[in-house]
Amino acid sequence: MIIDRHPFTVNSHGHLEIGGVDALSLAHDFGTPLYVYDVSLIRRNARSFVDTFKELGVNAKVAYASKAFSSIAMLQVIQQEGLCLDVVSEGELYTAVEAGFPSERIHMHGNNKSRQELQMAIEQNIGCIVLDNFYEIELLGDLLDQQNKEMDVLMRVTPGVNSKTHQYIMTGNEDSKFGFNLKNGQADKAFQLLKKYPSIRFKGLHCHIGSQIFETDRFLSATEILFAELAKWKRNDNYIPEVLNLGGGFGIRYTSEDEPIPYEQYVYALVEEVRKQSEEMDIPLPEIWMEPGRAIVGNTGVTLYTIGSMKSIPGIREYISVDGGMTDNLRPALYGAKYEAVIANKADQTPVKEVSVAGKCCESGDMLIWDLPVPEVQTNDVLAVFSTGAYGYSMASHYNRFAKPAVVFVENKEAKLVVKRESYQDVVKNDLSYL
Ligand SMILES: Cc1ncc(COP(=O)(O)O)c(C=O)c1O
Ligand SMILES: N[C@@H](CCCC[NH3+])C(=O)O
Repeated sequence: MIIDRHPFTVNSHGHLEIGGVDALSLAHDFGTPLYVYDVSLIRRNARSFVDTFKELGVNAKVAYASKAFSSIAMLQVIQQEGLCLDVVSEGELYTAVEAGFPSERIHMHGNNKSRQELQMAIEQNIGCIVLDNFYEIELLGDLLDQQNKEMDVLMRVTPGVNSKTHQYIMTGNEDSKFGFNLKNGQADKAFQLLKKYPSIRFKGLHCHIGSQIFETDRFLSATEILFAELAKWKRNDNYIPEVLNLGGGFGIRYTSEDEPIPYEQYVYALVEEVRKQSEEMDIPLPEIWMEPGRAIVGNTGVTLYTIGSMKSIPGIREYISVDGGMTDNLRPALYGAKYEAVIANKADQTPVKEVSVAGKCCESGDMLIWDLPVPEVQTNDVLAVFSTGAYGYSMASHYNRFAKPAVVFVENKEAKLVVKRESYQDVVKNDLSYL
């Protein structure tokens, strides 16, 4: 059964339960489409990283990559769990500030940080900026010098490692818009340039090889490549890194095709490799940082939709249409991403046929799921799509002037609205009359 592959249960009414709350009552009380998160699972995922580092006695920081899902409530949970936070824009930093997230635990990314973004990071006294390109080194150096301030930074590098994932979410390959290239000497040039800016405290290297990755081997190759560069800087300049940030990218299960490994295994493997490399280089073990996004929230979220029209093309396929689509989950249209779902009010019933789930946008490519096994299905049934917690709400759009759905957190059998459903007034609120 599909449900057995996802961390949710079925109650005595045959309804899907999320965190102990009936999905039908959630759909009824809050409307659909609706993003629902089981907060206990978010906490469990976060702890599996943090506790493993503790168990190994390693000095570490786990930063939640807030691009996966950022909202005030979400960041409050992350803060409660003691994680750090990765932001990539002024908007994500603003959300963190509004959530009261401790600024020293915030790290800023981005491949084109503006003067304004860097200035905001300085004003907020965030913990670290991850520099991505030469333009930023000069911009940050000048801003800090003007204000007589200092900042901890990491240098993001691309190690030239192709991760086994969709081309659009590979980031460690040589032909990448992110970071300083290691192979062609750019990273070394950046290292030399950083010496000119005493206000920039260069703490170490950062590398993120991509997203939705299931093996540890590419992470280990990337680590080895980073250490080769660090060994050169030690030999030539006696540079000793204090921090090594190995990014995020740990894969989750969307469908039966995905075989995720326990998050602990990434931590064990990477700590062992960093230990080995540090010993070979004869330096103290640097602090190890990680940045999981999807691994923290992906499998904790479910999207509930109401089924509307249905269309059968005999001998070809049966379509069911839902009240959302690519506006609340862009991933199928953008990456051909696959999902699994159940009919929430028939979650105990055996599938008898396959249907394809269409969104309601004016695009033939707005298909959420192809060939989903379902029991007999009717208009007004509620469809629950699993593993929509990461990059769903955060990539939602107003295409076709759809209002963004609400977000509900469920914990201890209680449901709480944490992001309001947008109204159509919200959709037009920045439009100005031309008359
Ligand atoms: C720099 C950086 N860190 C962390 C992440 C989080 O990735 P994921 O959600 O796959 O863990 C990303 C996104 O791929 C990223 O670009
Ligand atoms: N948005 C992507 C991941 C991007 C990761 C950030 N660099 C996804 O849904 O899989």
